[in-house]
Amino acid sequence: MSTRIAFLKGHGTENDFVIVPDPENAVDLSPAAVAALCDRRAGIGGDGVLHVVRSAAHPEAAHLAAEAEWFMDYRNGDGSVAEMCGNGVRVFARYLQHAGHVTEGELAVATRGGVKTVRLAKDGDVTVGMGRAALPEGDVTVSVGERSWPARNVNMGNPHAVAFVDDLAHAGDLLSPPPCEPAAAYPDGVNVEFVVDRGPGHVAMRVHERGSGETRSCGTGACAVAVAAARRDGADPAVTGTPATYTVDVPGGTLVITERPDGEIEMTGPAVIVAEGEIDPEWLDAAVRRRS
Ligand SMILES: N[C@@H](CCC[C@H](N)C(=O)O)C(=O)O
Repeated sequence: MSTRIAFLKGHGTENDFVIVPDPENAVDLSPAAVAALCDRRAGIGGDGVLHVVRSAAHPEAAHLAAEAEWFMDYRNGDGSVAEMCGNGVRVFARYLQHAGHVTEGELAVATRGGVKTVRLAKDGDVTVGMGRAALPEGDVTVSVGERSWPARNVNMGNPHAVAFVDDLAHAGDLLSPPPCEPAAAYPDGVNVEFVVDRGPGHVAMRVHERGSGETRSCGTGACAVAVAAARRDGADPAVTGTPATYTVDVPGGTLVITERPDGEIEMTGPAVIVAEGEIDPEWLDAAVRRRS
């Protein structure tokens, strides 16, 4: 009988993940295996997988091993690879704390989007240094049915289109990716955020995530929204010299985002481990075969 694979389940503002601790990178996490694990009816269920690997043991992160012991090998629920996951990196850090690999304080985590610094307390919310946003030039349009909106192209390591709308219901059922034009602006696909104002420095959003569909939250998306809102509100910290803070309500909770005058963005929000167990290798083999 093959070895059972450990897993945990966790979430950050209800963006939920199957966590697979695999320090030596020994588990074959094919796209079909990831999709099987994330299946909400036939698998464990999740928006994505947090594969926890020592940087030194992963070909994509070995060059970062001196800076960050651990690599967040993030996968979307459909099995595709993404550069970064803002809610995921908080949950990843919470798992390292839960497993006794780290204690409170600052922790560097390697991601495909670079090394991120996480501040962990004993419990409570987790803060992540998300780096700087890039704002590619050019007009982008997002549409849903007959409606369309101008959108801001924001890259947080991964691509986002942020559209300010009058009513979040106008995003519809979000069962399929909302078209973004021009397609050339997003050669690798895009995460789309729909945003309404709630008050000064306070917005609410829904998101359709590349590779996962509509989720209850997206951390990189909330950062992209805060950056787009600050530019729209004339509160660009690089211009005003003052940090801009936005409270971003998502269907699964609330994130607080601050952009500093040097462009560095910090995100604070919850990170929760809810369960742990073992994956039956025979079930996983069969599920992978069915998907291949
Ligand atoms: N939910 C994540 C983002 C996950 C990756 C995204 N779907 C992509 O493909 O870029 C977050 O919290 O940032």
